[in-house]
Amino acid sequence: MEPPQKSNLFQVYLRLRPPPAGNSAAERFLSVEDSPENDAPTHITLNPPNDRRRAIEKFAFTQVFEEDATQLDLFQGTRVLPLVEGVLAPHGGDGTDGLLATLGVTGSGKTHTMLGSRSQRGLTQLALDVLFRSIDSNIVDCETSPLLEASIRSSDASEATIHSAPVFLETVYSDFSGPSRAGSRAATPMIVRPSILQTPQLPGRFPDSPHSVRLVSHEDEMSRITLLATPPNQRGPPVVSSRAPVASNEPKLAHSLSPKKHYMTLTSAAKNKKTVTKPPVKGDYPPPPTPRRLQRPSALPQAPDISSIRASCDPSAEYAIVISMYEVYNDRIFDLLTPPIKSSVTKEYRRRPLLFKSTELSPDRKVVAGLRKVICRNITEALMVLEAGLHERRVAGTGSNSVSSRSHGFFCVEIKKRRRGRTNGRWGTSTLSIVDLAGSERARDAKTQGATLAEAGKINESLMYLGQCLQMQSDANSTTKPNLVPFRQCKLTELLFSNSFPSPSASHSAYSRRAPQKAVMIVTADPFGDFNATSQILRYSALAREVTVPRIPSITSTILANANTTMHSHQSESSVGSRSPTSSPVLSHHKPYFHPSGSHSRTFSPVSDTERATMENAALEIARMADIIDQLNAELARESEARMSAEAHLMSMEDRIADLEQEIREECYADFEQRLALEMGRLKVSLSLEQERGEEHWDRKVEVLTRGVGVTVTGPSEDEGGDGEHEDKENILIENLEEENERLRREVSILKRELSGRTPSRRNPLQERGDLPTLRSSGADALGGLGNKMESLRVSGAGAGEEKKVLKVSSSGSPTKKVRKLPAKKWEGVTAEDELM
Ligand SMILES: Nc1ncnc2c1ncn2[C@@H]1O[C@H](COP(=O)(O)OP(=O)(O)OP(=O)(O)O)[C@@H](O)[C@H]1O
Repeated sequence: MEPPQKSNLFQVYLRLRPPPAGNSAAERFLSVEDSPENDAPTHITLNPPNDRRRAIEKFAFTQVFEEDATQLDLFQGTRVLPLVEGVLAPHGGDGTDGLLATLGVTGSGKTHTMLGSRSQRGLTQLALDVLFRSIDSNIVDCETSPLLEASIRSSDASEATIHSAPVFLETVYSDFSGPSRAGSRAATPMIVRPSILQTPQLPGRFPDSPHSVRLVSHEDEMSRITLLATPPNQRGPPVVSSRAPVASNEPKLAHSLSPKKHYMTLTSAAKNKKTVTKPPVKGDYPPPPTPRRLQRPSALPQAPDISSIRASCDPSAEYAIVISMYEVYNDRIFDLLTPPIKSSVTKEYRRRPLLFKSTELSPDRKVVAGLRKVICRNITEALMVLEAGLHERRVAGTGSNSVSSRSHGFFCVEIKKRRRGRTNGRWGTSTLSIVDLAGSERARDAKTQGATLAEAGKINESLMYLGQCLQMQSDANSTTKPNLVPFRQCKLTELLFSNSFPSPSASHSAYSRRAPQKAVMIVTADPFGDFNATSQILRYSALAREVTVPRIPSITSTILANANTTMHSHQSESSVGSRSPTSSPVLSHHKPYFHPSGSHSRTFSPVSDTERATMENAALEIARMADIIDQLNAELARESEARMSAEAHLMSMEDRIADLEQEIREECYADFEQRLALEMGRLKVSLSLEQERGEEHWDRKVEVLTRGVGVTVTGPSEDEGGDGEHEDKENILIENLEEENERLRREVSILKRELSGRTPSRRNPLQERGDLPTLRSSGADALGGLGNKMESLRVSGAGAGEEKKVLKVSSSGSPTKKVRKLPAKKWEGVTAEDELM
């Protein structure tokens, strides 16, 4: 099985990591095959642990690095140098973009390979080292000429904000002293970070809650590491954060230090490892850390030494190095060099996602628009920029890795190049991108939940799309079909592959002349780790794959062994022919099947030719079926993975829905409260108004009554006897009036009786009565006068406010009941008030 070269996409290398401490009990499922003639190994075999029925798979890579491979072996073996030379374009013209990426299961050593450990540099630092040393005499210094910086800015096509390193670093490091320290390198291969002792309670940080996800378990473990990483004589007093307590148990720390600690635990990125709650309701990611100034690392690792290695550069050119960093988190791009901004609404620190798009200056090619970029003059500046970006990158502790990358990290080194001495010349740009992909993981093993589980879902999803792209490319090597890599399915694959192919619309532009990027993929694997996750990654990343069927019944093996030669041709035809309709792209490099090498031989009595043929057919059929079963198993494994990532996605969606629901509930509640308060206010106002009106109304009534009965009412402020006196007077008055009324009635009835007893002619003597002044000679007049008299005497006992009904005797003598209102002047106010009531 020859490893085919994946055109345009990647050279694929495999690096095996040494077993983690304490994992000695695990069974090794991966073995490296010896290569002929002592060449570097290129093949590995996966033996499913504890399951002899599963197929044995064999994978081919450009090269396999075993557990004892050093960082230098990787640097040299993966051919990073040609990548650097590609971007420098030593023979003139524009450079070729380079991409160096790592892929692997979580905890398999991707970050270790890319960023190194506390004593060993990673490929990133080594690439930067060789790059800066190679252009040492050709690099421009923007500090000497502001025009240089301006020309670099104007040539940038990505709408970026470009700073010189001193300006940028001044804003990031509290103790940065700019040019005086630039270029200096500390001697000790350790990173000493006193500030790591801080456990800052950052503003905007979520408080611990019962639902919180413990991202990293031991805060003070980092302190232990720092303290031990620092020689005792260099250990200063711990830096006390104004906001947080200090890990104070320094003397107890030494014996509990885990010897295997990742470089990242010593970087400021590790300081982000805090207890973080579920993602905030208004976003699908947890808040980034609050911006704060970092402590400048006092020492950086120097090993391995590559001072003898140099890349060729173009002597007639001048170069500028511009660095940017971003991460792809939940399928969105976030700048790692732009500090998060505090939202005026939520009071949280957030980063704005950036777009991957075509711009005015880059119509044919998509670029990440709006990044902050830093012009670096030397490796120290570049490493400090890298450190600042790593500080912002999201990492978390999971069950699989105590410092697990939760995003795909992109570190981009743009090499700007133009002819020397041409101050107005155009800067050509080629980019070396170094990508530390987040690791695929199984929720069960990683013991992730909440936000971290949701992240895992997104990580697995993007890696699945990456796998599809790699697979398509792999298939393209073995078929004549057009090479359609579905790289636009997610941000990660778009960013990784959009430079791999010339853009169709760019056929006439300058970009069409650019060579497709050169790419190196380093797949990392733990031979003692998670078999299923590892085999899945290997399946889609390997350059070729071969599957051997599991051991078949010994009788068949014997027959196969006997009839090996004759069967071979049949077998190929039969198995290939029968498998083709069902075979998946993954199996495109399959051999039909392997003959089991370790089968037991048995002796059988001679059989007839027909029986032999039947047995052969049966054996072939069995082998074919076994092959199909194997395919189905592989398919099942893939589907299970896809289901798991879909489930993780679903869970993250459910989380979001729950958060949204909570948010909506809270909004409704707040709205309701507001309205209620408003209504209550209104009600109070109208009540007090009513009360006032009522009081006014009764005041007026009393006033009217007072006026009506001719009594002066004393105000409520007067002495308590005021009311009683008033009532007494009123009662006396009424009694008097009633008595008078009664008397008059009696008189009237006497007079009536008298009158009725007389003849009309004798009624005159009534005129003689002096107390009836209105009586005249005419009977009608007399009656009218009497009526008037009666009317004037009739007083209603019902009180002063009532209307008085008066009997009026008409001139015809028939009394008609009429309602008469008292003069308007007197009753106006009362009527109006009555209506109001
Ligand atoms: N080749 C190696 N030699 C020594 N230690 C290693 C090697 N590879 C990995 N490790 C150690 O294993 C641990 C996990 O490695 P690392 O963080 O690089 O994994 P990763 O693949 O980046 O994980 P994730 O995807 O979760 O970020 C670290 O402590 C690291 O130091």
